[in-house]
Amino acid sequence: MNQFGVIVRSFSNSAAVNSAIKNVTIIGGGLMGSGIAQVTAQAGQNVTLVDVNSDILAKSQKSINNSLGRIAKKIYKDNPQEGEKFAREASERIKTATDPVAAVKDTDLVIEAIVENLDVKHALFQKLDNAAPAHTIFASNTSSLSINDISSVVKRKDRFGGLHFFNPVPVMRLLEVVRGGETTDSTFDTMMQWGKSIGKTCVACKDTPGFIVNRLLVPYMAEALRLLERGDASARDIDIAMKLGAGYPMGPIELLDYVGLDTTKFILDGWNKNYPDQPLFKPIPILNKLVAEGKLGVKTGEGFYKYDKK
Ligand SMILES: CCCCCCCC(=O)CC(=O)SCCNC(=O)CCNC(=O)[C@H](O)C(C)(C)COP(=O)(O)OP(=O)(O)OC[C@H]1O[C@@H](n2cnc3c(N)ncnc32)[C@H](O)[C@@H]1OP(=O)(O)O
Ligand SMILES: NC(=O)C1=CN([C@@H]2O[C@H](COP(=O)(O)OP(=O)(O)OC[C@H]3O[C@@H](n4cnc5c(N)ncnc54)[C@H](O)[C@@H]3O)[C@@H](O)[C@H]2O)C=CC1
Repeated sequence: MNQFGVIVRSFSNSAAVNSAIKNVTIIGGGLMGSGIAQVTAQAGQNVTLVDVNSDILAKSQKSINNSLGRIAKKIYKDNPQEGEKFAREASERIKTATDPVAAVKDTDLVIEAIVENLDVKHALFQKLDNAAPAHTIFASNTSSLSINDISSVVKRKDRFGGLHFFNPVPVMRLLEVVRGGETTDSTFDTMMQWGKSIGKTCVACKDTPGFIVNRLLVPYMAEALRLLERGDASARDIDIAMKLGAGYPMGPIELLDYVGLDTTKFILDGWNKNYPDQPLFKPIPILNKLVAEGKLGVKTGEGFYKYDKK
């Protein structure tokens, strides 16, 4: 099925599922937070998108509006006026804010999509726990950290879980719904229902490192970097090989640039610290060098490849 089919189907599904969640606060307006805000607003829910300053939020809004435009063009290809209305209304449902504490005062669900660093996530959730209403569910979009470790600083461990999205969020259909050690059935069911309400196909997973997808994807991508580092094949040939030989839509090196090399490094460093005997997660000099140079992939215009600045 082409992407057109995927998008139409996920959008029409979302209209059919009612969710107890009406107001959603998303913390972090980067690659993932912007996409999560967009798909939530497309499903008719009110969104507050929080980041550290208004310049970043302006960039988030720009990327959301671009993406909404692409989707509207496809869903309403024979009715551009309806398409414009769809994009405008979804965009208007997203408010932005720089104070996370004020932003969670009247929200049903908080989704954290900030930097992949446990201390930074702890500092945020600690602040939010006292400020959010009692019924509010907290979720993290972490790629690699343990949900139990993240939730260890809050009192509402029963109302805490993982909602792990995939990049690009408006296109990728999967949502991993992660149950922490103390997540109640009611919280888990609400998270599952909510995922369906925004048109995603949900899979359930325990709080195991990397959940399902990244447990398999991270070792594969790390091995691709080692292949490159040893000089066994060029980046371009590794990518061509996996696209044409394994049917992947992107090769591993271009996918690393797409995910962000800083996020990749955070993931690998975290797992190396937790699993020091696992050779797969040892530091990868070629990756660390690019990150040190600020070459973080598509988002900065250069990573393993060069990109046109947006
Ligand atoms: C070592 C540690 C590392 C671990 C990292 C962990 C990270 C995580 O925690 C989990 C992750 O997210 S892993 C990443 C998962 N994502 C993927 O694997 C993406 C693979 N790439 C693709 O699917 C396509 O290349 C893709 C869909 C991206 C683009 O498709 P194409 O290559 O065919 O390019 P286009 O022709 O530009 O796009 C295809 C259709 O999609 C639409 N589209 C793309 N981006 C969009 C966006 N942001 N918003 C709205 N629409 C979008 C595009 O319009 C086009 O639509 P059609 O014209 O209908 O085909
Ligand atoms: N990049 C990817 O493909 C995926 C990433 N993730 C996870 O999503 C999370 C975010 O990743 P990306 O969106 O890629 O990162 P990003 O670097 O694009 O965006 C992170 C945003 O969070 C903001 N931020 C940092 N600290 C903050 C705070 N205390 N309060 C408010 N905002 C803050 C930053 O200013 C930035 O705009 C990470 O946990 C990552 O592991 C999950 C799935 C896929």
